[in-house]
Amino acid sequence: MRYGLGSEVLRNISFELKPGSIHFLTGPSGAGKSSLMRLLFLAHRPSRGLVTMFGRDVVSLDRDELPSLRRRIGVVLQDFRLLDHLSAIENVMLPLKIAGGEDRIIRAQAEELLSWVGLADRMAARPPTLSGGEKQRLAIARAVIGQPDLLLADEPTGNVDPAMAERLMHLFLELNKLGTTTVIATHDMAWVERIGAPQLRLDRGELTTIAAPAGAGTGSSRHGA
Ligand SMILES: Nc1ncnc2c1ncn2[C@@H]1O[C@H](COP(=O)(O)OP(=O)(O)OP(=O)(O)O)[C@@H](O)[C@H]1O
Repeated sequence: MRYGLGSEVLRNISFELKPGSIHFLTGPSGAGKSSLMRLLFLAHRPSRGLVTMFGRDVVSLDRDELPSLRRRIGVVLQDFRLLDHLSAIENVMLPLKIAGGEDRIIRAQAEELLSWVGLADRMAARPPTLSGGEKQRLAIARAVIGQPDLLLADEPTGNVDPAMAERLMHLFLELNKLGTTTVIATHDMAWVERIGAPQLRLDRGELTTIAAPAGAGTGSSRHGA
């Protein structure tokens, strides 16, 4: 992958995310973690090589096929991608509204999630009035509400205190147990060691896979990712 005519920021990479697996994406600043996340979210196409998502070659996808694939992906990227003209709760409800859920049920689910991430008193606020940490927690609630097939979280605990980081990590692990294939980019090696999931380790655009320590439990399998 390259940006425009720049040099390649990811190269010689080959890996597979098994359905229901959980991986940490690690590596020094500038190694290419966010770029790999953008590739997996189908926000960028590979400049060469092959990326297959849910069994589809992403390079051959038509533009109008992207939304239905993206709906299977919950994403917490560093730019949050929140809709500023909607309230916090409307942002969280949106993925399920698009999927055709009943308003009353979706609202109750969104309220429960927003309370879990500590935003019970900010449900009516619009994103521009939220702090960085609040926006991040809002993006997390929106990413997980639909129990996506794939969850991509880029530094999801970067702007929160240790108690909230604990809560958020618990949320991700619970979702993974329900079958969501999970990739969490982090600089926080304490989490990587504690959870004991395998690592996709990037260094200057090249990737090494580091297996989970023996005996470490990872998620269950649900559907093809
Ligand atoms: N939009 C962009 N246009 C051009 N180059 C970019 C762009 N975004 C990232 N890069 C470059 O791609 C390389 C990888 O950056 P990336 O943001 O993916 O790294 P990272 O591992 O996520 O870093 P960090 O941990 O600091 O967030 C860097 O050399 C960066 O300068």
